[in-house]
Amino acid sequence: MSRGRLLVYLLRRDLRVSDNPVLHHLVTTSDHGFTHLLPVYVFPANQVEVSGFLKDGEQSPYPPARSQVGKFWRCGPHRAKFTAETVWDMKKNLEDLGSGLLIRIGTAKDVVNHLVQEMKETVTSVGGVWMTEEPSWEEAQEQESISLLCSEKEIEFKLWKDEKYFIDDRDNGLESPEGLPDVFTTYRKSQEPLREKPRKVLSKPGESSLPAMPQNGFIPAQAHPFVSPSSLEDLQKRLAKPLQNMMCNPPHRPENATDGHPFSGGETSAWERLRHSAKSGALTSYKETRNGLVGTDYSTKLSGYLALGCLTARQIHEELLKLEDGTDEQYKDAVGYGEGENDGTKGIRFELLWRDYMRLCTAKFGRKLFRLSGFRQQDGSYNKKWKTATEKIADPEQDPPPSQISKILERFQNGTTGMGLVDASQRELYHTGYTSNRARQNVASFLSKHLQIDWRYGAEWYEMMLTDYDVSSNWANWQYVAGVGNDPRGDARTFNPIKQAFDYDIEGTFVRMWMAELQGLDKLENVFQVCTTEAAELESCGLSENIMVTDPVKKIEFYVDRKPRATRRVYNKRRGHPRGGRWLGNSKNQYHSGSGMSSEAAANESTSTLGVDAETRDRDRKAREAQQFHDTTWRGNYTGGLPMNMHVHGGRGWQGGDQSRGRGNVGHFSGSWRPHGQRGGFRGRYPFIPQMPYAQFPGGAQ
Ligand SMILES: Cc1cc2nc3c(=O)[nH]c(=O)nc-3n(C[C@H](O)[C@H](O)[C@H](O)COP(=O)(O)OP(=O)(O)OC[C@H]3O[C@@H](n4cnc5c(N)ncnc54)[C@H](O)[C@@H]3O)c2cc1C
Repeated sequence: MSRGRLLVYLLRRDLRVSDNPVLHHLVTTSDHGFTHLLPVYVFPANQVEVSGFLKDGEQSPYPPARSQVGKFWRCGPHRAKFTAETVWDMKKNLEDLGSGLLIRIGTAKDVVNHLVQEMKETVTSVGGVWMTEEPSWEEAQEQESISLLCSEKEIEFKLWKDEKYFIDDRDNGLESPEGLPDVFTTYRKSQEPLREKPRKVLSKPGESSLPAMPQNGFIPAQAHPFVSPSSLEDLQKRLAKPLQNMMCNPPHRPENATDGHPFSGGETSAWERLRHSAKSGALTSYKETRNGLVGTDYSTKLSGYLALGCLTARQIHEELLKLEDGTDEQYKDAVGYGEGENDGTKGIRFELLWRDYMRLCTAKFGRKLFRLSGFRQQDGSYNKKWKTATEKIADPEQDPPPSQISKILERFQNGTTGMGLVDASQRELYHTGYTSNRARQNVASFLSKHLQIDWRYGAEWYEMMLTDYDVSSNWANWQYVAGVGNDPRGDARTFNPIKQAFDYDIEGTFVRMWMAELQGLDKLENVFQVCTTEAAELESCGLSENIMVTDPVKKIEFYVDRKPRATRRVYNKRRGHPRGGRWLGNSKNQYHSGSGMSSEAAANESTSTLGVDAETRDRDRKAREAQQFHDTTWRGNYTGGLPMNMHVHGGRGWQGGDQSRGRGNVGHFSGSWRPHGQRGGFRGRYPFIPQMPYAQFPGGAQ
């Protein structure tokens, strides 16, 4: 009997059968030289805790999969479940094509080594290993180790470009990652028009078109001391086992709290989600809704699928084209069908480019992605003192000391800091594995800028908790918000979480939904910062002894002003209101107004394109702020028709002066508040989130 030549395809973040360059190559090329194909997925022991797969009484040969700074589990329960679903869906999809998927536990290198050894004497020995490239440090190390192993064993190794990004590396004009501009806007402009750039997707392999799987009897069993999962339920149970009791005081889940990300993992669900978003009109209204906090449809919720490669950015682009060009009947009832590119679809392309950009940053900066000093200060002059919970690296003068920071971090995680928007987001994250982009920005800013705590605790916390964790998007966004990454304003941009709550949680629905204990509070300012509540109300709501009241982690003073209309108009301009102002009067820049971190950055950067120099901008800003601070201020209730203003003071002793004073955190909104005693009061036109259609969100704020 002639011997077969087996190709091992190691899957990592390319868990899809369509638009897959490796599978596509195998079915469209006849001279690849392999008689058999064995697709393999390895749950990597350094990133996912695998002790749940140990045989009874056995010890794991691998150290626990804990993070470096905070020692958290690297993959928490939500992503573990989502990944299990994704892998199982991939297995089924491959089986439907007449192939299959081998699921293994360990490291990719150990698994390949074991396969090569055990199959050496069989009729199908391993002749090659293929995998797709990832730019991040650990993944690149893994690639390197497999490549070396293959060369030792004298078998073929091939690293494929995974074509899952929006603009293919072959088309972005960069000769090497080093050529990537350090400002996103510069990169974006070099790639426009974005609609023209993505390549066509690759077709899905037909049934029985892939090289055959080796017969079952020839595939070696899972190596000792682990067992391989027998079903999806078994897989989920084993992944979840070590993650029990991961937090000492987990937040309680309120009965009425809805899940903004109730989706299962896998390519099949990814397509259901994408098609639903196109049919429901959510892609067309994306620009207006993307800063939402409650519901499933304010943003695409495709990030988890993109992170595991269940879907490619160019597949999303292709569905956008069908919607815009009116070429797919299934979308014929959707708003915007056949009407060309609109603000929503344009906005999605813009965000997909941000995702590409962060991946390119990873390729450019390598391990600096995980460094406290970030991408900045490459000359080694970085000397900012971050607060840490680790005694041996803390500055002897650190105030508060590491033991206190440890307690603050615990409260940051379980959502009891007393800062409503931040706490609600953390509780949502804990219970659902998702929180919106707007909330993420505030959480990251609060930890890194207001508390000045080592931002990597936050990035690692997100790595554990997020379903959609993606190494580049997570760490580069944390760097950006912490002021050590590619935000041109660096340390100068600080989010005021109370103003942000007033801006984006207009009726307090989000915070009240996740913070059950605050549901009885009348005024929004108290919901957003409970320690500001009057003693009698605290007493009646049973909150007098609550730690968020007795010992808030941070106190931000908050004022309400009477404002003349003129000031409000100036503020509209400052935020890039589409109708006006020289700051963003250019229609090309209108998408950027007030939407998300990435867009905010663009809004800032775009000012320079309109010829407003830094000095003029600074003078304008100071003038606006001076006027605002001279107006009558008072703290307390909103009593009808009041534009609002606020500023920030250094709170408790140790925080000292707050960086956010006068840094773009002042603002106004117009409208009328319901009389006292009626909750949730803002009604009326809101200047920079035009007609946010909460009512449209299924499961959204009522
Ligand atoms: C501190 C922080 C940590 C983050 N961590 C992650 C992470 O681990 N994984 C992740 O995918 N995103 C991360 N983001 C970016 C962003 O918050 C999420 O991509 C987005 O909230 C996912 O929801 P969505 O799919 O509905 O996004 P949509 O608003 O529908 O956007 C469409 C897609 O564009 C991409 N995108 C949108 N915003 C960004 C952005 N700011 N940066 C990069 N890509 C973006 C995502 O792939 C997203 O799926 C982080 C942002 C911050 C501020």
